[in-house]
Amino acid sequence: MSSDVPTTTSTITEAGAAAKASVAGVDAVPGVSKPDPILTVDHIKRRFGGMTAVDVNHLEVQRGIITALIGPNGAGKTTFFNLITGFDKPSSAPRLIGGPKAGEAAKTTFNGNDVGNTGATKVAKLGMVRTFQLTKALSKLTVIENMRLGARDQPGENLFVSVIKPLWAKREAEITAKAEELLARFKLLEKRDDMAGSLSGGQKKLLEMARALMSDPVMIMLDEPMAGVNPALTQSLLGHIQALRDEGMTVLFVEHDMHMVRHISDWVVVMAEGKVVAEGPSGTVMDDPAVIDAYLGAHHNTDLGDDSLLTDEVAEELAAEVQNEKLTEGETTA
Ligand SMILES: Nc1ncnc2c1ncn2[C@@H]1O[C@H](COP(=O)(O)OP(=O)(O)OP(=O)(O)O)[C@@H](O)[C@H]1O
Repeated sequence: MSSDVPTTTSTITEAGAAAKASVAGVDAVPGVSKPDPILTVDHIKRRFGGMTAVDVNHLEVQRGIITALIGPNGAGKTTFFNLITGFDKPSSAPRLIGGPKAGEAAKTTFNGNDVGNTGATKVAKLGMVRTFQLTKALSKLTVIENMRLGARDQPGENLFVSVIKPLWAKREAEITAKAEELLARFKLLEKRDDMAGSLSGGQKKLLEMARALMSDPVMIMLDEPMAGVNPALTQSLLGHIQALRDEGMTVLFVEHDMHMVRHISDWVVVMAEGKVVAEGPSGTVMDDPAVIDAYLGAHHNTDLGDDSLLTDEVAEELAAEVQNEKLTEGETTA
């Protein structure tokens, strides 16, 4: 597949500028109210044994923009994604009527719907779809078969439609046409009949994104879209994500690639130890000394996407740490 470098990453569209403007006056404070939130999360907690993986008091995601969710390894980002997309349930107990107050009840509202107790399939039907850190393309199915699985209202889902051939055939043709259109957009049409397992890591990420779009979501959640993607496809992926925002979709993504976060995010939310510790426009948040400390402290090999942060002093400290680690490793392996 040839690398495709769209221009959307370098030129901000009118829609992109409007999206950025929608959060321009919002304070960079954790849990701050947004002018038009599509997703609101309250008192969401998830414990694994004695460990609290997620403890978010309040978070709003603004409609129509690209929001990045960042934080060191183990900060709770994927668990938080699982909770809001219905793949996991919060540990926070609901408050019993007339009973003792068991802490504040967890509440997740998506596009006006309370989705706190909604399973993943229903959440997807309401318009919030996600991709996974490790791609879930079914390797023994072809690319087009994977795409068809992403469609809503498939003939097989409805017994009445599925037994009446003309109705079934029409819907089937519509699904295939839509799948082919999306495959063409993601430069995967020539792979239509190949097994998904034969695609490269980057192509699998593109397939997953294309499949998510089969159900016409209003919000797409991407878990580490850049992981395993080779540099030739990076620009293409960035362009596709910005294009989704420019078409009016809300994008929330988890990512460790800080250059990507800086490059395409309209807003950045930082998690550490399960909590939202900072949020704001990427420049403001990622240059915040507390955020840099959280990263450099817990995750000092992370590049925050701005080489100017690597002062001589920081570089020397890191070199000394690396040297110490090498010495310790040498001692333990000797
Ligand atoms: N199913 C589970 N059982 C036990 N502990 C879990 C489970 N899932 C996550 N955890 C723990 O919860 C914490 C948060 O994990 P999570 O994967 O959400 O972090 P993350 O920010 O997504 O990390 P990464 O950036 O490395 O993917 C970690 O300490 C992790 O070990």
